Amino acid sequence: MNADDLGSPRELTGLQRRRALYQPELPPCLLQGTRIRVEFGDSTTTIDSKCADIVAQAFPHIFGQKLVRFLEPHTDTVVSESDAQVIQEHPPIRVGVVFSGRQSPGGHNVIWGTYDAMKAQNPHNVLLGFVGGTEGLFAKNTLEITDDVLSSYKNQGGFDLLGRTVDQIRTTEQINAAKATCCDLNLDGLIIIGGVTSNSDAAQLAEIFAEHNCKTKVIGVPVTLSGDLRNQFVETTVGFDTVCKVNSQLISNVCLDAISAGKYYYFVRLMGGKASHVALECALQSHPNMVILGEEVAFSKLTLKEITNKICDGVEARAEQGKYHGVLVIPEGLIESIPEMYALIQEINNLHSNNVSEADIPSQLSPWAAALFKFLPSFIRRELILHQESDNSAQLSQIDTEQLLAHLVEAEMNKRTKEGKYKGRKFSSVCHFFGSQARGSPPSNFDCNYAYVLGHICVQIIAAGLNGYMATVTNLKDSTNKWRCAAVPLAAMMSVRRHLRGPGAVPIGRPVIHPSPIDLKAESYAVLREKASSFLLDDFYRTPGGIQFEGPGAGTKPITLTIEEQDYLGDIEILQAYLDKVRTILKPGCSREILKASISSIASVNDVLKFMSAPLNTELPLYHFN
Ligand SMILES: O=P(O)(O)OC[C@H]1O[C@](O)(CO)[C@@H](O)[C@@H]1O
Repeated sequence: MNADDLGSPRELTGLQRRRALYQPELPPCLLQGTRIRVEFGDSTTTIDSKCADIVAQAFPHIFGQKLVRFLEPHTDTVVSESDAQVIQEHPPIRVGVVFSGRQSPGGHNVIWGTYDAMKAQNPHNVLLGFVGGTEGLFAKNTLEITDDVLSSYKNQGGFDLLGRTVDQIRTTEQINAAKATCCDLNLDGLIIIGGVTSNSDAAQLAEIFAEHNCKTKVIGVPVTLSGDLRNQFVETTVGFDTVCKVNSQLISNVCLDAISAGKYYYFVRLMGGKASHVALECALQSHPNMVILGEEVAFSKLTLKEITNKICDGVEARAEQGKYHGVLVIPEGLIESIPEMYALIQEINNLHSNNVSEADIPSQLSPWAAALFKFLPSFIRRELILHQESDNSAQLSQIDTEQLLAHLVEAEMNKRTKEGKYKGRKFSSVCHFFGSQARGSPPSNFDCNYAYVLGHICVQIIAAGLNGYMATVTNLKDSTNKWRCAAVPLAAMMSVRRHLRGPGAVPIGRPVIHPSPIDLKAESYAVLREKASSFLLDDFYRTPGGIQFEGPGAGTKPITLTIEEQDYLGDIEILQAYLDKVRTILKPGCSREILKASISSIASVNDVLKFMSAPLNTELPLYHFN
C-alpha cells in the first residue's frame, strides 16, 4: 500500500456528495455540548464468572472497573454525587486514532464523531490519525485530522482515510513501539477501532500503559462487519447493518436470477469471520433455498460428507418438483465448524506457529490429517496452508468453501445418477464469495449514526480519565433520541476458552474477547429452522432491495433483524399467512408460477396487512391472478 494515497481528498460522485451532507443524529446526552453527566455504576467482573480470577490476574490494573453511563446533566439520578459528575473544565487534549481491524462501513464516522466532539470541547484539541493502521502507529506516521481532511470521508465507505495493515498490537516489540509513539506524541488518548482481536489488544495495551504510568488512555470501539463482538454490553458492531443489507440484496438478486433461468445452483459464501451472524441475518432477509450455519454444524458435529449429502438431498427433492435451480448460503466460518476440517486446520495452525514453511506443512501433518488433506481438491489444499491471520487462525476469506461444496455435491450427484438413484437433469453450479462487495459499501444511515455517536463517546471517556474501556450504545432498535451511551471496561468482556465442559474443564490460552457465536436457542434461529422446508421447496424468495439513503424508501427497512427480532417475526408470519390465504382463494387454473411471482414481488408488508384484514373475497392487492 502506498501511504501517500491515503487521506488525500477524494473526488466524490453526486451520490457521495449528497451522502457527505448527511448529518448523523446524536442522542440527547451528546447534544448538550460539553455539559455531560458521567455516572458511575456497579463494579464489573467478567461475562464468564468462572474466569474472573484469571482475568483479574492478567489485567490487575484495568479489571473490576465500574460501568459508566453518559447522561444529560439534568437527568434525575438515584446515585450519590460522588458517583456522578459533570466535567466542567476541558483543558486541551491530544488524541490518536487507528484502524486496527478489517474495513467495515461506518469506520470513517468514528473519526468524524471524535473530531467534532473534541473541537466542541476545546478548539485547541488535536486529533491525530495513524496512517497505515497499526504499522503507522508503531512508526509514528500521523495525519492531523482537520475539517478539510474529513470533508470527503464523511458517511463514506472504506477505511482509506487512514488505511489499515496488520491489525495487531501484541508482541512486546509492537507494544513498546505503540507506547513510545503515545509518549513521544504526548497523547491523552488512543482510540483503537476494530473487532474482537483489536479490542483484546486494546485491553492489553491499556493494562501495560496503566502499569507503566503512561498517561494515554486506551479506548476500544466495536467496528467489524462480522457482528460477532456482541454480548450483554454490546448489541451490534458498526458495519454489520450495512453489510447485511448489501449482501441480502445481492443474494436476493441471485435468487431471482436462479428462478428465471432455472438451471443453476448458486453457492454463496459470505464474509463474516468465524461466527455466522451475517449468514443468519441475510438468510432471514432474502430466504434462499438452503443455509448452513457454522454453529449448527459444530453443534451436530456434521462431517463434510454429511453436509454434502444434506445438500444433495435438497437438490433431489427440488428435482422431484421439476426444479433445477437453487441458492445455498454459507458463512465463511463454516469450514472451521466441520469437526474433521477444524482438526486439520488446528494442525496446520500449530505448524505455522512453529514456523514450519507453507511448502513443508503437508509433509508434517499427522497420518489421518495427511489423508484428509490428500482427499481435498488441490485448490483447497493450497488455501488451507496460507499464512495465518493476526489472531493466528486460518485466513477464512481465502478458503473457497463454496467451491469445495459445489465440487463435492457435483461428484455425489453424478454418483447418485450412475447408481440410478437420481434421475433428474445434470447438476450445475455457480459459486460466489460476497466479501468486499458489501464491505466497501457506503454505510447505511444506521451505521453512520452509530459510528458517529461512538466517536463522541470516546471523547467523553477520555475526558473522564477512563482507561481500558469500550465505547458502547444500547437500545439501538429505538430511534437515536432513545439511545443510551455508556463506557464498559474491556476486561468485563474477556473470558478464557476451556478444553472440556464440566468440572474438569481446563482453561486454555490467555483471556481475550471472544467472538460470540449464534445462539441456537434464539428466536431468529428458530424461525429459520421452522421455515427451512418452505425455503427449500417453495422458492419463497424475498427482495429487500438496495439501501435507500433518503426519500420514501429510506425508512422502510428495519435495522438488522437480530436487533429488530420481534418486528421481523411478525413480518414473516404475515407473509406466510398471506401465502396460505392466497392459496385458499386461488381461482382454478392459476398457475403456481404466477403465485410465486406475486409473492416475490410483495412491495410492502403494509399492503399484505391490509389484505389480510380484508374479507376473503377481496381482490388481491397489487397482483392479478388468471
Ligand atoms: O480481506 P481480508 O484481508 O482477506 O479479510 C477478510 C477477513 O476479515 C474479516 O472481515 C474480519 O476479520 C473476516 O470476516 C474475513 O475473513
